[in-house]
Amino acid sequence: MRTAVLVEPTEFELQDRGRPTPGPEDVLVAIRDVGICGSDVHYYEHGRIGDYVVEEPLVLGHESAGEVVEVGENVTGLEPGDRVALEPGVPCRRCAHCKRGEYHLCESVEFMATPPHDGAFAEYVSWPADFAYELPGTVSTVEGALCEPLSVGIHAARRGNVGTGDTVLVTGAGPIGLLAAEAARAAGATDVLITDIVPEKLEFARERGVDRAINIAETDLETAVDEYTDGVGADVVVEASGAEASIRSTLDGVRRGGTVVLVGLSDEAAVPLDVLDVIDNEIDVHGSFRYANTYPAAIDLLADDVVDVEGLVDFRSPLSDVDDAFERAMEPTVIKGMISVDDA
Ligand SMILES: NC(=O)C1=CN([C@@H]2O[C@H](COP(=O)(O)OP(=O)(O)OC[C@H]3O[C@@H](n4cnc5c(N)ncnc54)[C@H](O)[C@@H]3O)[C@@H](O)[C@H]2O)C=CC1
Ligand SMILES: CC(=O)[C@H](N)C(=O)O
Repeated sequence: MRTAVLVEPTEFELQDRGRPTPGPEDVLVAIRDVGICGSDVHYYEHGRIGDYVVEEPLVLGHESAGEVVEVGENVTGLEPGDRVALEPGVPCRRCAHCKRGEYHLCESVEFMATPPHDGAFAEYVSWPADFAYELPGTVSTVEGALCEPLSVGIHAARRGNVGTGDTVLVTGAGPIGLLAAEAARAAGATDVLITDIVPEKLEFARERGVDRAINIAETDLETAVDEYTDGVGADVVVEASGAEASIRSTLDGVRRGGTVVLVGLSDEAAVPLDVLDVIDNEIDVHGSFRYANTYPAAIDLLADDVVDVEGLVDFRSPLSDVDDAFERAMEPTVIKGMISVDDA
């Protein structure tokens, strides 16, 4: 099967690899669509993300969906011909975190396209059937693949306990910020504000329906949020840029007694936050890492047309053009590039 393998930073090789054989609990999936995530681009450019280092050739891509072509002998509920979204992180299912339902925190999770685990830029992937979610007829495999970043947004909204009537400020209008904003809206937020420093991103966010798009390169965050909220501040701030300045400024946007959800991964592990501000104003600061139990909700939001993920897609490239696709994905105004594996 054709497989795009990152052999060196900025160098993919199209290899012919053996088609995997599904184990008794697995499904063999003919991959149709795979999103290019910022983390894929980071591995492509730098060969590492923090402590995760690409030491052996690695197959990237963890936002994927396709068609079941074979099922293991113990699999029930899925059959050849079903279209599925693949949840990329498979936990041990036995540890305390798994038992509590927070399986994304499992220390033994094997996550696609995170060294040493291969991802989905390949014609076939064998995957545990309980992490393959059937897509209804109205949900495309492009949408199925983008259940992954949508899940990050849903989890962030859940971590912020976003509720009906809330005002939510999202910082950073990349795919994660946009989908966090839309997940917040779906959770009941009536006012959604977003920041960025790239005018095209802000214009796009406006077109997708945010109530206020703030260019933080030109406008003071606290003034803009105060103006919108009559000096109260946002109930929930979801930080989705990873920029240090933005992480620090979350406390300027949140109301007293509100919640800050940190999603964006800073290049620096230590970012100063004013803890006296956190204490005095009783701010809840929550980390948000990947997601658990979100795929069914993501699929429902797509099936009910509550969230439009296809509108985020700037281009779709065949697997054979993976190098070019990654170069395009690095352009600052691009939101989402996709690889169409079956178009190669
Ligand atoms: N915690 C988690 O589970 C996950 C975290 N991430 C992280 O979330 C962040 C967002 O991911 P993507 O949307 O894919 O990244 P992205 O790079 O496409 O988007 C980030 C956006 O933030 C904007 N930005 C930069 N500086 C800013 C500032 N000072 N204020 C406001 N906006 C600013 C950029 O212009 C860009 O539009 C990244 O740091 C990524 O690593 C991504 C997936 C999962
Ligand atoms: C942090 C990322 O961007 C990636 N999606 C991951 O979950 O590892």
